[in-house]
Amino acid sequence: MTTTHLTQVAKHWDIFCTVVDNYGDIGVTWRLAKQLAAEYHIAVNLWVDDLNSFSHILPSLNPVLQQQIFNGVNIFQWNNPLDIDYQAGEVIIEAFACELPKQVKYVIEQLHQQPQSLVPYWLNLEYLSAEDWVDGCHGLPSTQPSGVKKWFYFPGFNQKTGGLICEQNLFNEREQWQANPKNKMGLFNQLGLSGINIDDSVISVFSYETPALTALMAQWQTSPKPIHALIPKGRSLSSLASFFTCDVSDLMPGQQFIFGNLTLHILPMTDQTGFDRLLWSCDFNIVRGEDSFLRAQWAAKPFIWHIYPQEDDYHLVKLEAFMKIYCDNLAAEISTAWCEVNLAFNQGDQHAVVNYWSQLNSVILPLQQHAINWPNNALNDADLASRLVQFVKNS
Ligand SMILES: Cc1cn([C@H]2C[C@H](O)[C@@H](COP(=O)(O)OP(=O)(O)O[C@H]3O[C@@H](C)[C@H](O)[C@@H](O)[C@H]3O)O2)c(=O)[nH]c1=O
Repeated sequence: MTTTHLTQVAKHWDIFCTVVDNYGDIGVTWRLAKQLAAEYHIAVNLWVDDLNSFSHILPSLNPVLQQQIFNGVNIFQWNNPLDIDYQAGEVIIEAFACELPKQVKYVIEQLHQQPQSLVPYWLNLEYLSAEDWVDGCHGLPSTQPSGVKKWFYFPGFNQKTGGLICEQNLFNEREQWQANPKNKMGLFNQLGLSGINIDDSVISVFSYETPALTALMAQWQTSPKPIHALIPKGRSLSSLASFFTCDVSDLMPGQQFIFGNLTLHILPMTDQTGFDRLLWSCDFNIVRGEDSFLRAQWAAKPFIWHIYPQEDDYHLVKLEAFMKIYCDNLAAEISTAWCEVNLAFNQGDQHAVVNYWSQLNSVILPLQQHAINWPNNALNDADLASRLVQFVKNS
């Protein structure tokens, strides 16, 4: 990007996000927007088509406002057509191939046609995958019928990709948090969770529906050590209907249910900072999708990844690709137990998940050590936001 470019367009970046379902698309774009604003002092406009969903992970957001500012990010309700005149900035990020509004495309095309005028840098932020082909596709341009170039930005786990979202001070904050058990006990208290002793096993559960979860819960009841499963209202609980006498939709945060040595707590949803701290505070996390999957890795705790299901079981290919890199330097018995428990959970195989959970318990100490070592290996030389800023600068 040349100096002339900078003088001719507004300096802000726009990020457009449609909420397909769940919280992952908005979860990822919100993390990125916050980090660009906080660490790079970029004026970010985040356009979101469903503020109601967004408010689940940002409870102080007002879903009826057209515009509001949080964490230095300008959050806009994205209606089609846009409610306000669109002014292009330096960069436009369309998240996960969402279709940009017509007005935005029109402005880009107009700028492209004017001689001497500079066009915003247009990127499509893709989903995270550990598959090999990502290396070859990251950073490729696609020329649109208008002649404008759109660039593909692929997050990923090695230096040839766009990197992983991770705030600069995150690992320090997490280490400090985990160094003092009072932090986790204080958080549990703050979340309205009672009866958890400092040495009890605490497992957070944020998955999709799967019979594997039902089987694990049944197994945890017979654990020799007390286990607490912390579960927010939502899709995981739909798999656990048989555990309750009431409808799962009537469950309320703060309620707890005791089954043998397992206590099941209904968790309130919090903002992303609260969610991160929850993952840091548990002994084991069951996570899903894209963002909680990454945050479980940054928590430096063992986890199961319930990957977002795709057509023709393509998600299993993505799962295998990640398991391969995560287990690269692990001893065979740890790797087998961890991969098989993940596979069984994703395939809803009740027998296998229970069997491999037991095996996982017998290798939990080296697995914990691996979880501590992993974040720095995965991050490589730089996080996604810093690579993205560099990518734009070099273009
Ligand atoms: C439970 C909880 C979650 N969260 C946040 C963490 C994450 O940012 C977000 C959850 O996002 P994910 O973990 O990615 O899972 P998800 O299932 O909600 O999102 C999915 O959406 C699909 C449309 C995508 O294709 C998937 O790849 C995936 O991103 O919710 C909170 O902030 N507070 C909470 O209390």
